[in-house]
Amino acid sequence: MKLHARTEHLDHRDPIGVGKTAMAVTMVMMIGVVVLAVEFLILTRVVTIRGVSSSWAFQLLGAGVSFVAAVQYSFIIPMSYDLSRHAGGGAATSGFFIGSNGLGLFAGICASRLAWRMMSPSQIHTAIVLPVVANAGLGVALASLLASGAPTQLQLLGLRVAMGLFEGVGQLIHFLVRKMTPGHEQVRAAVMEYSAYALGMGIGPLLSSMLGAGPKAPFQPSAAAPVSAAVALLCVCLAAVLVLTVPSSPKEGREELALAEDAQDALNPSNRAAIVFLCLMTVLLCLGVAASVEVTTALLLEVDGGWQYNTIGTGIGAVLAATAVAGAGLMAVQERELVDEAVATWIMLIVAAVGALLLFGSHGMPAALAADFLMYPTLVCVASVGEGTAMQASSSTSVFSQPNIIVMCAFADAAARAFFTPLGRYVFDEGGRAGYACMLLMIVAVIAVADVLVRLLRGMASPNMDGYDKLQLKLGGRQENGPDFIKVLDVPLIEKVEIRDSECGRGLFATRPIRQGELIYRAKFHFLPDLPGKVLLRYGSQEHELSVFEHAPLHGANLRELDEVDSFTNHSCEPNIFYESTRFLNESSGEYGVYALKDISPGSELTADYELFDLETPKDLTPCRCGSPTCRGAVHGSQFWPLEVLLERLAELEPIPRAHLLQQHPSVQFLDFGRSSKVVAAAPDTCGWAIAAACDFEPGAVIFEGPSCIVDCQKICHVVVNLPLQLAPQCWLLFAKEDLLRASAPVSGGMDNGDCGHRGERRFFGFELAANGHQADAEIRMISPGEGPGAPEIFQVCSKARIRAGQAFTCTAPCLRYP
Ligand SMILES: C[S@@+](CC[C@H](N)C(=O)[O-])C[C@H]1O[C@@H](n2cnc3c(N)ncnc32)[C@H](O)[C@@H]1O
Repeated sequence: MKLHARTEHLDHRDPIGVGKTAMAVTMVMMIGVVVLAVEFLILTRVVTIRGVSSSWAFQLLGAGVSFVAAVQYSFIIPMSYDLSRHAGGGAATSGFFIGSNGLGLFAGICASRLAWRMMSPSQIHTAIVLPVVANAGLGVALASLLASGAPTQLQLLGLRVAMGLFEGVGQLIHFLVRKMTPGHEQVRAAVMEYSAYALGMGIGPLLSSMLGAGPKAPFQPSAAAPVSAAVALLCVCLAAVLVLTVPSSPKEGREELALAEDAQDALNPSNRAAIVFLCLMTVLLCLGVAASVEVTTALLLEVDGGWQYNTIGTGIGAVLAATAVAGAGLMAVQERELVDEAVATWIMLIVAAVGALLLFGSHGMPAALAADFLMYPTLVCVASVGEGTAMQASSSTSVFSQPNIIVMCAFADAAARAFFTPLGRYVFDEGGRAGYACMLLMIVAVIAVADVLVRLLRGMASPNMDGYDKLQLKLGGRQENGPDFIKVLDVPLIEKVEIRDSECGRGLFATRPIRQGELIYRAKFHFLPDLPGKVLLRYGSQEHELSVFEHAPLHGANLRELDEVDSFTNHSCEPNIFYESTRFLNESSGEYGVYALKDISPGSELTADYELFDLETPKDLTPCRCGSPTCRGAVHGSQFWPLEVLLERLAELEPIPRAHLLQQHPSVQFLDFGRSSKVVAAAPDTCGWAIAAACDFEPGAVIFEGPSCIVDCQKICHVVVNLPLQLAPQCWLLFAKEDLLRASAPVSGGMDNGDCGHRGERRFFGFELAANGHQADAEIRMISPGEGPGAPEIFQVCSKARIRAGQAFTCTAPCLRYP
């Protein structure tokens, strides 16, 4: 190893072959442009792909980013081998150069994880373009390195570390993608990402294999192995520090988190121990899989293919393309629920072990290729199922949160790259194929043990028992004769309803006729953290066990709402009740009214639309069994609505999930006008404007009094105004960008003619403002600055002329200062 000679030029000029450098530079530039274009398209279209749910769109984003990163990463691998070979160090040196990218990966992951903690959701949304730009920069750096024809070791090392760094920074995108993916789709999302990554890893070497060939270099042990081991150890230690010290939530979820943490303190301490244990097992699983992936790659690189990177390219390309096909197959099997995930994992592990066994006593390329074809795709699939399973079990207020799982898996990957790449080469050279096969079998065994432990801990081995019940039993935190309840609710009897069996388990049924709009009952709710647990509900002589994940809807980050008898209300796509007049009693509880949306006869089941209060509905709700003619078939939760559905249903949503979704969509603003019998929403084609008079008004009459809001027209694209009627359904108005100027005035002055040239902050009223010089029928006056900080300002609309019922009218805003 000649690391001391870092500034010397490599002894072989133009290592990729005379005349090939120009081609390489062109290819790098082309890949850079394609990568940039694809990533840009994915990023800009992510939430607006029509007909695709936003969770699918985010999953495609994650897979797309993995794909393009892998193309670039793997395009450079064979070149790095070739360049490092010319540095004269042989196999271990090249192993070190390849592994050194683990160091950059580590630094990049740290940066992503800290950014996730420090930045607000909107900043995170903006920041995910950085990896895209960084990827383009990487292409330019590689191109200039190749164009120079004589890269130094230092440059090569810098390039490898930079590649890892950019890959690590890209994890920010994966945090976001995983957060936007419902729990039951996490395994699918992971398989998709890993498969896309593998496909990218296949295409990169295939392209670079067109660039040249070189003679086989002998293996030389060197100082690289201890350095690599030290890097791997450092990665693992620092990963532990990062995961344990940085809290899980992004900046703006902190108040909710504080609430959730209070409640979490009340939980059984064994739950925490179990979570930490589960966490360690997942890391072991990831480390084992990453190690085997690195080691099997070494097989292809070493066996008979030698150092010729056109052979490396085609070999890796074919194996990784097979990996992508295996991933797609696994996804199809999952979507159809043909085989249980645990069974699928075991089948894949057995196939991988058979691949390793093929190497005993075999010689030549065919056996090596067959072994790699059996091992590599299956192990990558096992890794994706493992990561997805861990994601499903994640708990946002513990160290076992989604971002931490991604960090842990990425660190395991970084450590495996730095350590197992050179080690695999060393074992192969010293122990031959038999030694190498033993090493692979040992790794497969470690993965199998870790997988079993993870599944046992999650309780997935037994479908009859909730995962955490079993977990707590195993760890001695719970008695065999019943679960530890995190809460016991004593609920007063409600005359108008009863709990009994329904088509979907227990349900809530009317015991007497209920009229549309009638208040059926008032009930209490309780906030809980987003953690698993059981609740005991006592209702008259009945005792019911509730599960937090099944019965308490997810309202926001780390926030679930546990209701009392409403815990038994089933979902319908054509519901007959709705919830209103919510009041908070203290930080962790409140009460609300349950109202009839239509007439309900005795014996009918009371049903609500879960998507209006649940960000992520339970897994077993799809397919929906409500049986209504307009059944949507699948109910996933409002967090997965495409933007157009969100805009349409925003007004109907419960306040807490609505606030959460508005945070996720900073270009949408919501304004609640409160009840008014004097104005109506008019169809735009009937009267030209959205708000019209509900009755006749004489000059000087007050038509409307309500809140205004400040809209930053540069950031806001849609304002949704809620005009609730006395009885549901609610009525809402959507103001798109082009309407905003006509319904708002500059913050400091009076009218500005609705001039489209004026941008920035404006006071929004929702009523059409007359253009300068045009006669208006009404006038807007500011009444009060609103009660308390952050409260909306109140304005009045007074008629200046006679206005008839149904008429849309225009206003002036001569004085926007308070009297
Ligand atoms: C809040 S609980 C309702 C009470 C539940 N039926 C029980 O027996 O405890 C929600 C669960 O009820 C079931 N469920 C409710 N509505 C459903 C529907 N429309 N289709 C299928 N399952 C439904 C699902 O199992 C869901 O996870």
